[in-house]
Amino acid sequence: MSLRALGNKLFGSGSNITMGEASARVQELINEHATIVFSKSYCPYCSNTKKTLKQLNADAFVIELDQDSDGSALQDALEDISGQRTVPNIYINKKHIGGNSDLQKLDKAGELEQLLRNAGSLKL
Ligand SMILES: N[C@@H](CCC(=O)N[C@@H](CS)C(=O)NCC(=O)O)C(=O)O
Repeated sequence: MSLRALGNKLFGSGSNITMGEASARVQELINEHATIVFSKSYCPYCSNTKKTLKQLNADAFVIELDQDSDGSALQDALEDISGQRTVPNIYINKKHIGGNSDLQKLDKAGELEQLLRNAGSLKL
C-alpha cells in the first residue's frame, strides 16, 4: 500500500468507503467495461486520451475521479491494483494499458485500433 493510501486509511480521505470496497469497485468497473478510462475532468492528458478514443469511434466508459465522492479512494485503489497513480489510467479488455503517453504510443504504432476491436469497443 502506498504511503498516501496508508495516510488516507488512517486519517480519512473524505470518502466513506474502505480501501477494500474501493478496490472491489475499481475491479468491478474494469471487469464490466471493455474499455475504461479513469480520468479527471480538468486533466489535459485525459482530454487527449478521450479525444483519440473518440476519433477512433471507440465505445469507452469514462469515470471522472474528481467528480466522484469516492474518487480519492478509487485513485488509491487504482494505484494498488495497477501500480499507477496518475490519470488517465486506461484498461482495455481488463488489461492495463497505462496512461495517455502509452495509449498514444499504441495509436502511433497502429496497435490501438486492433486492441479496441478485440475488446469489442469499436462501433464500426
Ligand atoms: N505521463 C502521464 C501524465 C499524466 C499526469 O501527469 N496526470 C496528472 C493530471 S493532469 C496526474 O495524474 N496528477 C496526479 C493527480 O491528479 O493525482 C500520461 O501520459 O498519462
